[in-house]
Amino acid sequence: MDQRLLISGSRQLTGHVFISGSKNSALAILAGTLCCSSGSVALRGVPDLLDTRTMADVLRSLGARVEKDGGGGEGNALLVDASNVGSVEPCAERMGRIRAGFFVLGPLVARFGKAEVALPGGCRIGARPVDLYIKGLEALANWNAHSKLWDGKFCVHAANGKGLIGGSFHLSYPSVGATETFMMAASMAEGVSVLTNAAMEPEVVDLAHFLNACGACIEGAGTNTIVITGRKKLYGAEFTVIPDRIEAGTFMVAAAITRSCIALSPVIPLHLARLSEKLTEAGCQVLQIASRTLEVSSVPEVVGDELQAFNIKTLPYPGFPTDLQAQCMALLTTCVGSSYIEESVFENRMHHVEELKKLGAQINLEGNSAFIHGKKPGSIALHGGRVRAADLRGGAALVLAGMAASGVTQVEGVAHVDRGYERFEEKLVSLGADIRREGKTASGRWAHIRPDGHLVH
Ligand SMILES: CC(=O)N[C@H]1[C@@H](OP(=O)(O)OP(=O)(O)OC[C@H]2O[C@@H](n3ccc(=O)[nH]c3=O)[C@H](O)[C@@H]2O)O[C@H](CO)[C@@H](O)[C@@H]1O
Ligand SMILES: C=C(OP(=O)(O)O)C(=O)O
Repeated sequence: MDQRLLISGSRQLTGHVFISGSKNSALAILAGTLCCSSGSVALRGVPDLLDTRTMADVLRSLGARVEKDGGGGEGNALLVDASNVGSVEPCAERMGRIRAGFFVLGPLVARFGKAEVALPGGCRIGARPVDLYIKGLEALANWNAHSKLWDGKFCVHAANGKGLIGGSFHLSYPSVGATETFMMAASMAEGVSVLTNAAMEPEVVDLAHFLNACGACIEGAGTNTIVITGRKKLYGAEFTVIPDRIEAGTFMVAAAITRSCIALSPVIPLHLARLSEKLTEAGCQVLQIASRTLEVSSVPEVVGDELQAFNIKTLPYPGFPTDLQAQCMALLTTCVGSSYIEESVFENRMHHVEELKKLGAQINLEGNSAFIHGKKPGSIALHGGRVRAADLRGGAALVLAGMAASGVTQVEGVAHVDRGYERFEEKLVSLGADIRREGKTASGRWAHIRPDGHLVH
């Protein structure tokens, strides 16, 4: 059903928000459960999202058992038993909905010697090729590698349909997905593998911790060189996913853009260092008030009447995250002064620019650089309007912009936002935002949708 969010802007937020487990970590770890040929994985802190549900379906299509785990613990818990997986060809339709579906390739090839995996979906923010995933796997199947793209599927066969042999591979770009794929595959390859120029994102480290808990031997995750000593067999374990730094960052920007003060937990402050620096540069106060709690204040009485513009260049971790670029652009439209954002990770991640302009933002786009002309002191930068999300973070940015705008903003294409934020508007409403979800009925009318998902006619 087509859904939209109606946001009445200019409300201040207050209180505390619970940060869910990391989407990108959970997705990679769910793929990693395929490495476990015996025992079950009890995974805590899995955010309940369209993407994690789709990933669970991908695993089921291979023969894994994935159930909600009533065992308690933090957040949502899943029990995954991949010991009976027999198929090496996941459901192509589900694969086409998410990027992370392709992460199953590594574990399948390592465990079964072959896999036939449809090309992935995910946000349309660039060409997003998978060449580095494939080359990495080929380096592990070094004496008789065989991979080809056929009928929309990647078919990868290790030597004689058997397992992989350890090898070295240098990534020409520190791709997160290619690093995770190599790590999973090498965990079950014979001998030692070395990956250089590896991605250093916290989600890569979390996946390594998970695989090690399952019996793998991975050293160096979080640096640019990862050394993996292959093991014959990995087994189930208990694991808790790290907090979602991008969800946390989005709420930090929500506090900034609405000139509010909110607390967030659990978070790992180090994962949010670049954003904290930028918000501080703008004039906000970012305080660590407990080991896993941050407080962000942008209240005028505390930090002054106006926030100041700042510049951003997105980079692989520990640089500024591309997944917070759009949200920061929304914020910059409400700051005083001019700023620019250079998107260096994805070549087509500026769809939100045209939509922000519909709300009154003044932005000039030149290729992958956006020049933002901030507001005049004392004025309200944005006004309500009708906009459409084209991708996940761009959608979140439009919601944030709507919260800062005068009047009512309609954000359509909410399914993109639901892919990556657990109970997004419910959490914002609990902080004081005025947001209502509507769905299009069979007769074409918009009707209110309650948090339990029911339409109110
Ligand atoms: C599910 C998941 O974890 N998604 C995250 C992951 O995406 P994902 O793993 O897709 O991101 P990558 O790090 O692989 O992509 C970065 C750049 O490398 C390029 N590239 C990648 C692979 C490849 O084989 N060839 C190639 O050229 C991409 O086109 C892109 O320009 O990391 C991104 C960068 O932090 C985040 O924005 C995404 O939220
Ligand atoms: C780009 C993102 O996700 P995906 O890689 O799953 O498309 C994201 O989370 O911002």
